[in-house]
Amino acid sequence: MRIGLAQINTLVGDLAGNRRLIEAAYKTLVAQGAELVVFPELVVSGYPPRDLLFKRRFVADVEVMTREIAASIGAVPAVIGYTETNTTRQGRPYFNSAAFCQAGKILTSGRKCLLPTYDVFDEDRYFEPAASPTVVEFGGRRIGLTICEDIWTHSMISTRHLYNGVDPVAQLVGKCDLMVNLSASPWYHGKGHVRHTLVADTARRLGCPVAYVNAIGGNDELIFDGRSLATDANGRMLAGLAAFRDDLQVIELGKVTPHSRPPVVPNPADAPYLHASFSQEELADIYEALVLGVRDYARKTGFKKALLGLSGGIDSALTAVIAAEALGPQNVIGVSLPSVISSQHSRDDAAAVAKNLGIAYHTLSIADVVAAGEKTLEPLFAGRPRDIAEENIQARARGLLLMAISNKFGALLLTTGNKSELAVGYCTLYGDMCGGLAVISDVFKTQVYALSRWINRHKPIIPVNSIDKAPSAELRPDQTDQDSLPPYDMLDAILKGYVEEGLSRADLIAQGFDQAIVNDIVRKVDLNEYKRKQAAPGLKITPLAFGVGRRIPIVQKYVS
Ligand SMILES: Nc1ncnc2c1ncn2[C@@H]1O[C@H](COP(=O)(O)OP(=O)(O)OC[C@H]2O[C@@H]([n+]3cccc(C(=O)O)c3)[C@H](O)[C@@H]2O)[C@@H](O)[C@H]1O
Ligand SMILES: Nc1ncnc2c1ncn2[C@@H]1O[C@H](COP(=O)(O)OP(=O)(O)OP(=O)(O)O)[C@@H](O)[C@H]1O
Ligand SMILES: NC(=O)CC[C@H](N)C(=O)O
Repeated sequence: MRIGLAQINTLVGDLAGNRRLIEAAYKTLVAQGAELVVFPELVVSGYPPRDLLFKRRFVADVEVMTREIAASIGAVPAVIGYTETNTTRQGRPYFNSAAFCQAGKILTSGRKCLLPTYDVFDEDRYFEPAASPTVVEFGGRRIGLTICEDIWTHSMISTRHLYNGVDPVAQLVGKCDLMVNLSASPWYHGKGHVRHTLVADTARRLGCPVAYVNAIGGNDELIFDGRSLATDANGRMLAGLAAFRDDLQVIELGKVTPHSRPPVVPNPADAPYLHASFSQEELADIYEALVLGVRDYARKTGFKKALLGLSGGIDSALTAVIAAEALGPQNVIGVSLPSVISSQHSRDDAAAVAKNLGIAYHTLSIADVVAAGEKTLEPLFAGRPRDIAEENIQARARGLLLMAISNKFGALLLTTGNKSELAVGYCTLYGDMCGGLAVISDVFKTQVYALSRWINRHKPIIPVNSIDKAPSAELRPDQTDQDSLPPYDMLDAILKGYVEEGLSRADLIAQGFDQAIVNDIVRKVDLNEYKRKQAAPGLKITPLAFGVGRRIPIVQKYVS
């Protein structure tokens, strides 16, 4: 049997646009000989629709659109993910469904059994789970329909305990000759390998081939990498679709086709998210993910241009490289905003990265704005020592000017803060935190270095000086980040344990970290929740990013 895998990039809520993509992909795959075409999860609405589902007409509109799409489906069936009203009047109002369409109609709908409700997923908020997966008979084969989480019961990241032992794959054993899985599985570093293993295990458990079709594209903070795949009954990979781009492929079950790019296999012996363990392929993956995240955020929200402040430091340089790749250098504006404190080498490094990338570059001194601010405040501040208030006026003057440029030219302001800074609040509210999208807010500082060196592997796009010099906010003379923070490799290791793994202070101290440093970092992380709640949404590249997947109260007193 030849299966068409339709790995397409939908836009949440753009029902008419998504319909065009679905119909075009169907036509192409049928023309290429597909005998069954499979689309990703919730492809009609885009994933995740979140509280659009609570708009009174949303699901009804999706259902109408799904029927219209079904009307365009011919003799070759298509399996299409959509939202369906739960007409039983029991439980949640909707189902997360897969429509099996043929000859102009929805013949049957399979419904998702396991509803992920952890990290960035909230499906239990909207959907009613099905008791078991649906099996459809077609072409002499029994096809098991499953939706994303339905196959995540025996994974390395086991979620079995969440579902009281319900296992849709076990329910399908002996009942299907082919299983299809419609997915919207957002990427994070290392996940491609997990999925591959999961699909292969599922095929072996069922003793039949599996076709796994994943979404691709950026939606808010989530980046879907695609990498759809098919395996034979022994879990042997038959084909793999492209990573981080649309792809349509017809796969002959039983015949191995060369895959575009197999998932990266992380080295489990290393701490997986810290730079020491990153292979070149892993860095390439992170880079491509961030480029896709920026490109799709801008494209889908209607921005052609982006801008950012170029300080001469490594964070803004890396962000500029990603933006130039995502939007084209002609669509990126770099602005140097020196104060009286800014060093000459910082200005030179900012100019150099702009020149290397071929982006527009402007220099605007903030001296007058800062002086005007300080003069205005003088009567109120009289007799008080200069402190963080004056330092932050500089960061805020930059935010003010950058947002004015954003308004004037319709360019999206990108923030440049990394995960380490955001974790400990080493950033100025309404200053360098101004902006619409946080490009590297899920990238630890040590990873910023690793990515920058990787970018420079062929030629030095990021000035070597930006990489080698001691990081500094340059808000007071001779300031360096390490005046207030421990060395970044230590900071990142503590943050990974505390933020991503949920470890306590005692756990971290038992791992050998200095007690005073652990206490200081943990205190800062907790204290700065208020800043993160006001931060721009950030692209997710780790299993636990700040934002929708980590909901810590601001007002709380728990000491771990
Ligand atoms: N719980 C809470 N809920 C809501 N708001 C709260 C709050 N606690 C304080 N605040 C507010 O927040 C203010 C303090 O925050 P904020 O004004 O940002 O100032 P703050 O965090 O005190 O200072 C910014 C820090 O970031 C460093 N920095 C700045 C810029 C760039 C970089 C870099 O290298 O990237 C580093 C800078 O050197 C300094 O150490 C308070 O004055 C108060 O208004
Ligand atoms: N002189 C400057 N000109 C333009 N933008 C600046 C300047 N200083 C700071 N910024 C903006 O504010 C952000 C915070 O930078 P800052 O230098 O304070 O700390 P950083 O985290 O070390 O960042 P970077 O590595 O980019 O310097 C920068 O990434 C940049 O976007
Ligand atoms: N849409 C989903 O069901 C996603 C959940 C799944 N565990 C994944 O990340 O791939």
